[in-house]
Amino acid sequence: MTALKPLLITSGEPAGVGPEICATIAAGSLANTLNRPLVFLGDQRLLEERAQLTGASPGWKVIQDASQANSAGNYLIDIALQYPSRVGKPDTKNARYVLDLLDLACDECLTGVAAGIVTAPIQKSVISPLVPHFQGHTEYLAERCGQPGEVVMMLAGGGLKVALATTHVPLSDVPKVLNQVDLERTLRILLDALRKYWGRSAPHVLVTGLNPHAGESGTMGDEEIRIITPVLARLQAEGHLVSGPYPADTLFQPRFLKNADAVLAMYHDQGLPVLKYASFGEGVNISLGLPILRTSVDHGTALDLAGTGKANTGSLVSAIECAHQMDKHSRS
Ligand SMILES: NC(=O)c1ccc[n+]([C@@H]2O[C@H](COP(=O)([O-])OP(=O)(O)OC[C@H]3O[C@@H](n4cnc5c(N)ncnc54)[C@H](O)[C@@H]3O)[C@@H](O)[C@H]2O)c1
Ligand SMILES: N[C@H](C(=O)O)[C@H](O)COP(=O)(O)O
Repeated sequence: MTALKPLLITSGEPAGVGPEICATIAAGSLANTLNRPLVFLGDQRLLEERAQLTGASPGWKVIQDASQANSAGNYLIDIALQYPSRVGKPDTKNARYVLDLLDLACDECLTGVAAGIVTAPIQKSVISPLVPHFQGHTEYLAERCGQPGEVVMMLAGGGLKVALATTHVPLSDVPKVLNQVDLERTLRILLDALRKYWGRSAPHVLVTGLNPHAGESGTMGDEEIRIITPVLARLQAEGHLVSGPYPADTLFQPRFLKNADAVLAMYHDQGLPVLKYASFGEGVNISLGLPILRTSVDHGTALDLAGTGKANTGSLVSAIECAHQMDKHSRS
């Protein structure tokens, strides 16, 4: 049987837990279980040193590019660090390295060589001196794919899917950036993705309000009236199962969630704490609406754990399994 196209796994911030969780997974049997090539991207010496610190013995074949990963197993594309990395001490001198991993992975997907990218965590502040206003993988990959702003961040875990109307913007800017055009596009991307990757023929999305008690009839903010309700009305008129705006504080109850496919929250810390409470360490961050498939871990660089061997690999395993299933589903 022909092997599935490879998934590319970027090892992320070299000072964080990314290199060691990648090496730990490459020491296991996940690639064979999925019957797919897993191609890790990073500095070979760094990854193998971190593996030693944590007691893992990655078994990978070093290749030059992803097209050489033509059967199930673990592979490594060796991309040299620019500067020696110390455990737990991110350095802006390695920002270019971190982006090189992402750029290569993105380009290999855009050219159709690879099926998708799975990203280990990066330290966003380290990239900012090189890329002013850098926000995160989600926004960076959207730019790289030539569609800045046209991407939706969704996290999945614990039986929940939570997507965001705004991503990495300061809280004080959320009401300024929220608008009908972007909200409608976000909902359409979310609905399409639920159909394409999760097979929901008529997906149901619950939408939060922005303000306490969804604005309390305009007495605690009017974004619900000016922005959210008109967008929902337009989509409902087309037959889409979108409802809201609901007060976010009481929406996350089993009796509401049991009939829903996803929740759309208005901002990062409105939706993600609930999701991470339900599944931290096993959740998956998924970028929707891009021409490439991309999943990621639900955690950050965990600098406090780097090099200790205590970092949990569960979320990276889930992210790889999720990308694998999404790729298979979208082709079936
Ligand atoms: N996908 C990503 O690239 C991604 C995701 C989230 C945060 N970040 C970035 O990571 C950096 C650090 O963020 P933070 O401190 O808010 O969050 P964090 O997830 O790195 O750490 C929060 C807490 O969770 C623990 N933790 C994290 N990962 C763990 C794992 N695999 N196993 C066990 N415990 C784990 C940490 O030790 C820490 O106590 C920031 O720069 C942030 O922007 C990146
Ligand atoms: N918002 C994500 C989370 O809380 O898990 C995280 O910061 C990663 O974002 P990117 O995938 O855009 O780097």
